[in-house]
Amino acid sequence: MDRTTSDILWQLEQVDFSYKDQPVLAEIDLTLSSGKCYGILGPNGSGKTTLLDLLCGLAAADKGEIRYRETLLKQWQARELAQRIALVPQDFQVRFGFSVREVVEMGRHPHLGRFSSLTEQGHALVDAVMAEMGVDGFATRSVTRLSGGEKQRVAVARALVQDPEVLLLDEATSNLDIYHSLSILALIHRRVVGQGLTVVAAIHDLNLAAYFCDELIFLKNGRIICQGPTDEVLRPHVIEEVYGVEAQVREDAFSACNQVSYRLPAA
Ligand SMILES: Nc1ncnc2c1ncn2[C@@H]1O[C@H](COP(=O)(O)OP(=O)(O)OP(=O)(O)O)[C@@H](O)[C@H]1O
Repeated sequence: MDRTTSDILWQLEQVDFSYKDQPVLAEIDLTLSSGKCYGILGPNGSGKTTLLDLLCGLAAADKGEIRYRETLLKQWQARELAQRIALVPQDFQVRFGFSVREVVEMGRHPHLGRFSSLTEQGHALVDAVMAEMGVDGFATRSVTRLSGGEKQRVAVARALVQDPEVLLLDEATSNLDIYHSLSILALIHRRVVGQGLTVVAAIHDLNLAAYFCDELIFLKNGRIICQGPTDEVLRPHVIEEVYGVEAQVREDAFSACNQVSYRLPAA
């Protein structure tokens, strides 16, 4: 189906990015549409986090253009972007001993005036999201005293409370047990289908990506190797090229999606 212009959120054209003199991303051409879940995959250091940083304006391209809703990203006000785009970072750190509830409430900041506090509606949203994420049971605990997985659930809750049109997830389920990974991804996916949320998720687990993502973008050494609908691009030869492992992809009736198995190539 042809996408209308209004469905398109990001357009990246020939984007390059370097840290000082170290090139990290090169010649990135990408169009991302609303109401879909995209997975960004690739080996360690291939540029996934950097690409997410570029999408939300935390980093600026050295070359090329990034447009969000047809306007150059650099022309957007930071606050306007924060009202639309929420990032769950790979390494969620809160320096001070804020309580879990206080941290989740921070997600409302982009929507509040300078000296205004949370409305009744805002409090209700915080309550609902904390219950959905299963973090309501430790609302008054300091975030510094949570396990890695509990902290990740708080980070996702804070992002959802932001009520964004886009959720950027940077390995946001890497510390979660299987039940919490699947249930949180399913909950997010319901928002993609039901409310038109757009998700861009850097993800290492190919099977979770197969389960969760409509489209995949494979990066290697800062370049896009392959992109397209998950069922079309999650193929053994792509996995072998990107990761250097041998792979098999098969339909799995039990999980109702494709599943990947892999092994090191014979020596
Ligand atoms: N702040 C920084 N300063 C300098 N180099 C950086 C910085 N952050 C990342 N890099 C380098 O940029 C490259 C891409 O890093 P990035 O974090 O985007 O990769 P990634 O694909 O997300 O990796 P991983 O799967 O390990 O999380 C790496 O070589 C990394 O060492």
